[in-house]
Amino acid sequence: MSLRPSPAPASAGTAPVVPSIRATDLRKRYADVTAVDGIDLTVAPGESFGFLGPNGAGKTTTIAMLCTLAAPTSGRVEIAGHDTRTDPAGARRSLGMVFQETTLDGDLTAAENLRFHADLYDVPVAEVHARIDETLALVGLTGHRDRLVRTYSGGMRRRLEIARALLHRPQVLFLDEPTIGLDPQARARVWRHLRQVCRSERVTLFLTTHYLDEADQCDRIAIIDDGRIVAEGVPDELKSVLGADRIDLRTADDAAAARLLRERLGLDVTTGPYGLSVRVTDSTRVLRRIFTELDVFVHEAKVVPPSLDDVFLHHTGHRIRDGVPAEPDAPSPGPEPVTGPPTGPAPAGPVPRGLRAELRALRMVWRREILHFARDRTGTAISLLQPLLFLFVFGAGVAGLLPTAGGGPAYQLFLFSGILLMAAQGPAVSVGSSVLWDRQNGFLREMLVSPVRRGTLLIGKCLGGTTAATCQAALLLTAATPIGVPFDPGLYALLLVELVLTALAMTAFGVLAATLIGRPQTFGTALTVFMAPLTFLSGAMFPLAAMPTWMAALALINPLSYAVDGMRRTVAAYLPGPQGPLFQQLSWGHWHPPVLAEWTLITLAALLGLLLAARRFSRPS
Ligand SMILES: Nc1ncnc2c1ncn2[C@@H]1O[C@H](COP(=O)(O)OP(=O)(O)OP(=O)(O)O)[C@@H](O)[C@H]1O
Repeated sequence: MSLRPSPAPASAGTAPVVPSIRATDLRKRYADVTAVDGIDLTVAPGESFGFLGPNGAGKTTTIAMLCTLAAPTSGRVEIAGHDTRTDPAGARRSLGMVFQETTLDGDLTAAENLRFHADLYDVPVAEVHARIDETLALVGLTGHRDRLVRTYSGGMRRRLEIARALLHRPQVLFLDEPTIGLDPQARARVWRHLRQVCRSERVTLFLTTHYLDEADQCDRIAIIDDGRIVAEGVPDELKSVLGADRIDLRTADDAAAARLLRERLGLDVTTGPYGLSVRVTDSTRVLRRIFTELDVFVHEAKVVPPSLDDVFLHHTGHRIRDGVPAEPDAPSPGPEPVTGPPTGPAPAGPVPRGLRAELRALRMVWRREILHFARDRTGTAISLLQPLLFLFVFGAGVAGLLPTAGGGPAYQLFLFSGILLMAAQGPAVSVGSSVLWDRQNGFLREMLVSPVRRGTLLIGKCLGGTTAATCQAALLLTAATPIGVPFDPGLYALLLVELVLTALAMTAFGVLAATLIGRPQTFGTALTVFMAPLTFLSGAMFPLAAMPTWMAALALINPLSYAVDGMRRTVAAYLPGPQGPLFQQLSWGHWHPPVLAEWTLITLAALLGLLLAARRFSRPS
């Protein structure tokens, strides 16, 4: 029984078949744990290969190395002939991945999740709609295409993830515990769809599982324990090597029955939770003797053919299910044999990506950030409230203390550029937290396992944050006229340029901070603690001239000071008449850097932040 007909071996004279997966002496060591300890395996094109082992055996770590998400400590992996170390993009283009935990974006619809995937993998634009429809139909989700994924059940998410992994027609589909956590009905549905997929798409399947019935249906399996492969082969052959059935008995007196089985039938008896067990090669004959020669009443006798669990026990001395959740005892949802040739076309080999494909992926990552921003209206309203309160409440209050500086209107005009900075700050730095939430929710892995350059992903996210931040600050421009900022398209255009540069610098900083902090729960607090002094030291709320010398010196090395100063000077240039002392320009001694120099400095700060963030982001785990 198998998921599909096994691939025909390469005949003499034909070109050698490139294995879909080849791993050589693969090892992964964490600080004090050897998770994978020298694995060798080869999986042929079109084969279904099960990787069976108990919790903690090293299955997920192996699959993470095979699909390029974790760097091996040593050893080599090739996916469809692409070495994952020297050609990770080639390997990524050839594989589809269904992770153990969900990696969908719950705030996007099913169709949007698939569209995102299509753009990451550069699926031909003309085919995207048809492929989305096809794959949704394949997994029975056509009627749910426009629902937000967070409203899906666990089983529906799994099916959607399988659809998504197949969308770009990979040569190899990796499934890490595809049915874990699902109830028997959902398991059955997932397998039904997986079978259908195998029938219509000619992909190599590599699945990890600790469900024996799932592994049993694969063309070949490897059994892994403690990071090592302890047995490998065709399931039936592995079982037949054991050469014996097990007879489980429940009797009226187990102790007496065990003694008689040993003395009269010469059998080796073990006791287990079920009762007594004996292993025999001729179960029919032995059963007859048990019922005729045993002077103990037998309530129940069960012949159990050797299972993969027995194979596991034989090779490791313990059972696979020791310490793992019980297998659902509903009718086996495992795959049934599929007969007949696959109906779909063979997946095409990967096409090298160019700049256009990277730009397409970048646009999609950018678009996702914008979608999140646009859908979070409450968040936008709340983060706009803070700068408005500063402008109209704090600004009005402090203005009363500064009669000599030109009174309330002058202070509010002074404060305005600082307020624009504050308005842009929220969405800009929150891209950092979005990176961390993507990691926590798993979506980051969907991006990282794709062939898109990591720098492209990061820039897409930063540009998304920059756009959201600029939009939010631009909303505040509408508050400019009542406080006396003249309505002039030239002024607004210049302010928008400055806002874009400032938002880009803050976004890059936010992402860099995220790669350093690592936990979304800590990120918000850490950033508030860091951003508050940077804002105070930027001249956003009081002029640099009013600061003590040490503070003014610090302000001069704060890039935000140049952003605020640039915007303030731009506003001042459009105000009638000379401005009061509040509008004194930032200076190095007697030198006032020109606005263009300030823009350049902010741009350099943004590029430096992006570069550092991209370097950290691209590090393999
Ligand atoms: N990032 C990590 N840091 C340290 N140890 C790790 C890390 N990831 C995995 N391990 C350890 O490596 C071993 C193998 O873990 P792995 O997740 O690969 O097992 P598994 O077979 O997939 O288990 P499960 O069936 O529970 O998913 C375990 O001992 C685990 O604790």
